[in-house]
Amino acid sequence: MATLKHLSKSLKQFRNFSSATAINKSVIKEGYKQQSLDHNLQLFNRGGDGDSNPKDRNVHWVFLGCPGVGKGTYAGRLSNLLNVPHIATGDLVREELSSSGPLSKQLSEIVNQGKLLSDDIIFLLLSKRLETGEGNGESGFILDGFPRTVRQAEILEGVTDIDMVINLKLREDVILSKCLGRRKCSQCGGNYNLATIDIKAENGSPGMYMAPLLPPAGCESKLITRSDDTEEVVKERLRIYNEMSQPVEEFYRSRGKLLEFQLPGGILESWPKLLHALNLEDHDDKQSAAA
Ligand SMILES: Nc1ncnc2c1ncn2[C@@H]1O[C@H](COP(=O)(O)OP(=O)(O)O)[C@@H](O)[C@H]1O
Repeated sequence: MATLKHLSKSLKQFRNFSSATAINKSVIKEGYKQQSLDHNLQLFNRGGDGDSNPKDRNVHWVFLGCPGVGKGTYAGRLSNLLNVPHIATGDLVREELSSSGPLSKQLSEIVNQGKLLSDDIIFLLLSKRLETGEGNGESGFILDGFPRTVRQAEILEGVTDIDMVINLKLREDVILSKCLGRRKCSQCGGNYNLATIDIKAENGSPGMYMAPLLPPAGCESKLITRSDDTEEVVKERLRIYNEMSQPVEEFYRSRGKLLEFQLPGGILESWPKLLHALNLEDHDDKQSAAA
């Protein structure tokens, strides 16, 4: 079977590259359930409903884009619309950090410097998430924050068929303000953004307006800022994105899977245009009518 062939090939690649990092050793030492990589990666296949024909199964989509571009917002909305899980590795990492489990101290040092975690850790967190989802009968996925390096993309490509990769783009001068404006309600988990972007059209370049996404009154006093959303760390994450993640765009572009989407403004303006680009307008109408 093609899938198994791909799986074993990717395992070989992964093992050749993989080294027993200090973190990996500590994971094992602390008694984390160390899954075999075969098992971890097979979970991706099962996310495909056991059928590799995209027409007969739920979507296998990936969101790419700089930190703060809005991957989580749009991936979350599409996940509700299409009824497939939105799996964000950044959220998995933050859950691990807040669990104060054995990994959290080492992970927080790396995350708070804006650096990437090792593939071993990311695969471990992903496999736990996929396993829970499998138990809940989930199928398909919209990935956000993964893959983030060409190597992660190669491994993913080896184990499952990705149908489409949506590359969200936003003017660079807006990205930093948006990252610094991000807030989360510590109680309900809602994501908000306090930044107002209002750029006037100038010298032929269009203006841009993005309204803040303000929290409801009940959440106002409970807002928290991600510890890695400081100006210094955001700049480092952007640098790492350009170095490590931008080549992932080319990886998918060369395979004809990349859909570039330039965000024209805030959610109200961008969402219908994104649905149009994805050919999903009817889907949204039906969903609204049914609501
Ligand atoms: N696929 C991944 N590979 C390595 N590290 C990751 C990955 N996904 C998330 N992380 C870690 O979690 C942090 C937060 O991720 P995320 O919320 O996706 O950030 P961003 O807002 O920069 O897109 C990253 O800076 C990195 O340390």
